[in-house]
Amino acid sequence: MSQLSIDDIRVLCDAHSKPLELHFQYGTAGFRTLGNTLDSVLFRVGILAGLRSKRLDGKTIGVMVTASHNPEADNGVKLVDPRGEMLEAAWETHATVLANASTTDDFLHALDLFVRNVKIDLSKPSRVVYARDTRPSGVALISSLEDGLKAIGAEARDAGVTTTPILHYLVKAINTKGTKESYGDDSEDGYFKKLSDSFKKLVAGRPKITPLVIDCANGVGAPIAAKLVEYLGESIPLILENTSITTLGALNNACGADFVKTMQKLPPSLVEVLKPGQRACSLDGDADRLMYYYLDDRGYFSMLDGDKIAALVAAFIVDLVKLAGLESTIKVGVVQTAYANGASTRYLAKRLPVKCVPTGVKHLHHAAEHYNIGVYFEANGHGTVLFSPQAQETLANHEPSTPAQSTALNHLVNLTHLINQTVGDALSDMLLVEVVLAHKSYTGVEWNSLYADLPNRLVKVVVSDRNAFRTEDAERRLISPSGLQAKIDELVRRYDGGRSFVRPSGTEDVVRVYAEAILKTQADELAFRVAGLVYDEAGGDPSRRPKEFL
Ligand SMILES: CC(=O)N[C@H]1[C@@H](OP(=O)(O)O)O[C@H](CO)[C@@H](O)[C@@H]1O
Ligand SMILES: [Mg+2]
Repeated sequence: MSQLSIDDIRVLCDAHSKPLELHFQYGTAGFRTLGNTLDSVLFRVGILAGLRSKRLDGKTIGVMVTASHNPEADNGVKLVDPRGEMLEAAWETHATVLANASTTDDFLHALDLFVRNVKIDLSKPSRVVYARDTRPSGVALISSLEDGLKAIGAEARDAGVTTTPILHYLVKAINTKGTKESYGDDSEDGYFKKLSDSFKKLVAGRPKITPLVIDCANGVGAPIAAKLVEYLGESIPLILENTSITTLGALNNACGADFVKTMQKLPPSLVEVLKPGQRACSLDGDADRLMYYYLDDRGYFSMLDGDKIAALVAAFIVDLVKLAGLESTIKVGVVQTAYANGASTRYLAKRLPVKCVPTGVKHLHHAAEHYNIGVYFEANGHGTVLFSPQAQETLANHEPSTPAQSTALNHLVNLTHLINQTVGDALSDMLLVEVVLAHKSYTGVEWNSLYADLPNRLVKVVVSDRNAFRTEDAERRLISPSGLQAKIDELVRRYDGGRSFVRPSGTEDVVRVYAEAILKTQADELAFRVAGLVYDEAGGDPSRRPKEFL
């Protein structure tokens, strides 16, 4: 650690001591817990981000401070790799080790070991760009992060209060600046221009788009969507709701994408706003998830989740590829998880290859990279579309032989600009959905009727040790506790169209049970029977057995 002043790090580290009783883990969503416990973690993440940049020859690394759809009191932090992607898996472990060193001495020792093991050349430059969502705890956490960046001597750029997908965009734009792969201007303005210009081109000549209501979850999506509105001008009328970012306790409270997906109902704040026949969508607290819905003519609520978005978008792209005459060179595929509704998988599998991977965006993202165009969405509304470098080159160089081919080709090129390919982006995905609806002249009703969702139920089971539950086949089957999968299979066989699987959550201390069946009552019954099995098998206390478990 010779090039750095250990004494400087020591002094700053002392000022950000770790609470002894707490254990931190860099999980699926980075570090995430109560915001007021994360001071030491943020300081150390600052150092880690600086080191990651040095390890990658001074490429810019991103740091996002957010707890997404979680309650307002939570906060979190995750790192973004140079191409705008999530942190390399091996470094998640390094992050966990460094975050848990008990004292300043332990931390400095762990740091020294780490630098030597990973072979980091400390003389290399180090660049980091960071941002936060609107959570009140974010202000102090950013200042802890800045101390970490200062301690490691990183060149730091503050991207302010912005969405997670914009931070990912910035990282990629900064690292590709001045190259032929330039992703766009490295500013919010560059992002808005890129999205709005391609959107306007894609909807040019289409009938006027009807107003869309956006539930901003009282989070960072609100100010960012307000800026986007300015750039979009008259191309699409947007009505922003739940924009109270300074009202304490309002964030994600009875609103937002997670509320809509879990409650399967309209946020109460929209009851007076949404009119029968009108479309609306909800963002989550950092605007990387999107849920659509509408009220039909009789005022009944219908939800269009990530699976419905995948179906809409994938079918549209497949058609464009055919129309452009590129069917044999560009292969489109879809990636889902076991939580995808069975009806969506059936719909998609008739049209294109579909792969199922374990839960968590990084698994979906990596699998989607194996297609020329890979569409991925989690049922909860997080997803995007990836165009491989080869596909982008084909689109750029292909000579269309008819005007129709030329139009389709142009649309595909514009989609590569409209879609934030670094990560799921609620606002970019929203514009993508609006493009497809405009091209197909679909209302929510027609979109919803692409296929009918199978009734389903998700249940949490609290067990003493969720690590006792291990899975295979993209989490669709249990390998331990031994014998349990056979019992689940036996139950599932008794239900028409039945499907159920059990897996430990990666973000909560619970085991999740998912079930679907032809009828809602049957899906519920199957889920509660499997939950009962899981509870008993895990040695749950009979006197505390939830009464709905069968
Ligand atoms: C059933 C479900 O919605 N699971 C979510 C949830 O993961 P769990 O591992 O199931 O806790 O949080 C993840 C991170 O946000 C998200 O990727 C995933 O889809
Ligand atoms: Mg989110």
